[in-house]
Amino acid sequence: MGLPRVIAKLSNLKSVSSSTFDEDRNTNWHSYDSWLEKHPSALDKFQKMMHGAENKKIVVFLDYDGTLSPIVNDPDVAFMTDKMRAVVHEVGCCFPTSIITGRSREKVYDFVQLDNIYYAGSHGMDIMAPLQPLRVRDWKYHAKAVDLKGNKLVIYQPANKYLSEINQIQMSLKEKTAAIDGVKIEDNKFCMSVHFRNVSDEDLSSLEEEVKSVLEEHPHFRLTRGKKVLEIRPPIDWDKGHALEYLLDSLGLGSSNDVLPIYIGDDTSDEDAFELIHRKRQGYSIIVTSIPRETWASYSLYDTTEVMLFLEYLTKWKSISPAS
Ligand SMILES: O=P(O)(O)OC[C@H]1O[C@H](O[C@H]2O[C@H](CO)[C@@H](O)[C@H](O)[C@H]2O)[C@H](O)[C@@H](O)[C@@H]1O
Repeated sequence: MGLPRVIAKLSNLKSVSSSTFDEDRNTNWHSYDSWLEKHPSALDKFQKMMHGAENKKIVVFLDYDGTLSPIVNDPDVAFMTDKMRAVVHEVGCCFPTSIITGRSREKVYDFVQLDNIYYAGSHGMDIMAPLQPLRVRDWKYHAKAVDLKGNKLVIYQPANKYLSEINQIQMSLKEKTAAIDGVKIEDNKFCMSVHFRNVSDEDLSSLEEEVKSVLEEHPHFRLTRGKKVLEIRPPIDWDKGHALEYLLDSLGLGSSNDVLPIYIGDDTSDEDAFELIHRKRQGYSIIVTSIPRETWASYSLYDTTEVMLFLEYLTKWKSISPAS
């Protein structure tokens, strides 16, 4: 058991939970222990996992909020530590690595500031990936790009045609929720977040009403939930699982049997990627959580500190593994 979990366990021994899936509730350790049997710690199982990774090509996928940076009240200051940045940089040197986030691609790049990894923003609806010259792509929604080092890249934005409607929805939401204290509407380019972490309980139902009334004008748009956030997404069949597949494909690893994706994430939108890994029976899915949760993920990590430790283990394993 990792140190953060031991410390938390000691200081929460008597806590009893009231609502099972509220991220802010105290931990019920009786159920966490039994939950861990189904979703064991990726730190505890590291040796076993790497045994299964021998002779395979590891590809790393990371969510941002709650995975690389701790959850904080103000989304604009959800910075990752320099230590975490250095570790992710090292991971990017060892394995093809991508960040797949609900944030806009530009915003997550501002937070992460690494040039040796790939980025998919807007829950995967805005991907910057390597250009595969040999592959004939459907060029719809694609644009070519070049990075600072002159590498040829491709940008894939499958929800492009909804951009103006997304902006309209955002404007209406801002107008309609302006009177509610603590609401924050975040522009994630191809989707948007309505944050209610700082909204008082009494105002939650009126916020919900306002959001619903805006969406009545755009009934085809999707409403999903994350941690103290409502997410509004365009009506396309595309999520973090599709983004994972797209990135593997762009890396030339889409149809390879010896590829082993490792996906680490903490929120409901990461379940699409976990579910894909589960369905394909290929790769490791790791949920970051300090509370028991329904999940498709096979393994777990307690918090961002354990994520950093796991990533460090991975890079150390790479440096001593015979294949490298
Ligand atoms: O896919 P992710 O990278 O996990 O993005 C999901 C949402 O993350 C952010 O919100 C969450 O983190 C904030 C900062 O810690 C926190 O204040 C908020 O309550 C959380 O829901 C981001 O701001 C959202 O736009 C993303 O949809």
